Amino acid sequence: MDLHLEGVEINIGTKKIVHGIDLSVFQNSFVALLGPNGSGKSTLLKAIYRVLEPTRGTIYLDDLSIDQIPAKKIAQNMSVVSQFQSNSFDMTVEEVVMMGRIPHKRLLEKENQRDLEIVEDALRKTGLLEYRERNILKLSGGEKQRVALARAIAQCPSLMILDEPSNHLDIKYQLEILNIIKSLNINVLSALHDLQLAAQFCDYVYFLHKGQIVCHGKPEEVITKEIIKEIYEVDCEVFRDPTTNNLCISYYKPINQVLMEV
Ligand SMILES: Nc1ncnc2c1ncn2[C@@H]1O[C@H](COP(=O)(O)OP(=O)(O)OP(=O)(O)O)[C@@H](O)[C@H]1O
Repeated sequence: MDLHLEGVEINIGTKKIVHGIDLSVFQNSFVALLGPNGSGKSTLLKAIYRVLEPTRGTIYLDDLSIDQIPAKKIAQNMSVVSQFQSNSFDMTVEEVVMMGRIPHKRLLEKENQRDLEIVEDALRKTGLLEYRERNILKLSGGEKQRVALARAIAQCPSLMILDEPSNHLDIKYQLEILNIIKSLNINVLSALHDLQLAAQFCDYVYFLHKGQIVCHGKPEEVITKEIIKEIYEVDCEVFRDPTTNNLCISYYKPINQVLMEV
């Protein structure tokens, strides 16, 4: 399922949070939404997963405006990993991941062999097989994050929306999770903070600043020292690591910190 946003504006109260957003995710690409704290990333994602309603503009899933599509059909195609998962149920990991199958079931229909296999596969992909009987309430933040991703994978979506999927994870799991997301080979839109990881895993990136898209393109085209300086007000060098060939960012100390030390 492709995602297209045309002229999306979102006001909260009288405050304009995002405006004039045109954005597309198609051809099974992994697209990053980048930008500083408070730039509007979560707000925009919330409109896509229908927690907020845009004040203006249209969100299309394939060729249909999202408000013309039944909720169940959206849930069969789009899964969401939001920043603050409300995994506060007294359930096992496996039960939570099985919830990802609900959109594909009729009311009160029991899980079948295929559901069990899909859940097993999602648990395996996220390194959670050993956790399947564990109570969700007793997991660490990073483990809960992986459960949320496993549930989203079990939903078998063709479009995944993620808000900082790796923010609680150590570097090994950050790399693994981003690798898993990429290998799903579906359309993905993810808010990310780590520019280097975005460059490493994403096909395309959008930079959001003060509620507007200021530039977009392939990571190597737009993750530049000039753009980082303009958007984040931080000096850095951007270069290719000769061994890994990854785009790397080396940040200078903030100017005020240097002054404090003088
Ligand atoms: N319910 C709300 N009421 C008022 N202001 C809000 C509300 N939700 C978000 N905002 C404001 O909208 C702006 C964008 O917030 P948002 O959470 O979308 O940013 P973000 O880019 O996701 O930030 P972060 O990287 O810190 O998660 C912020 O200034 C925030 O304070």
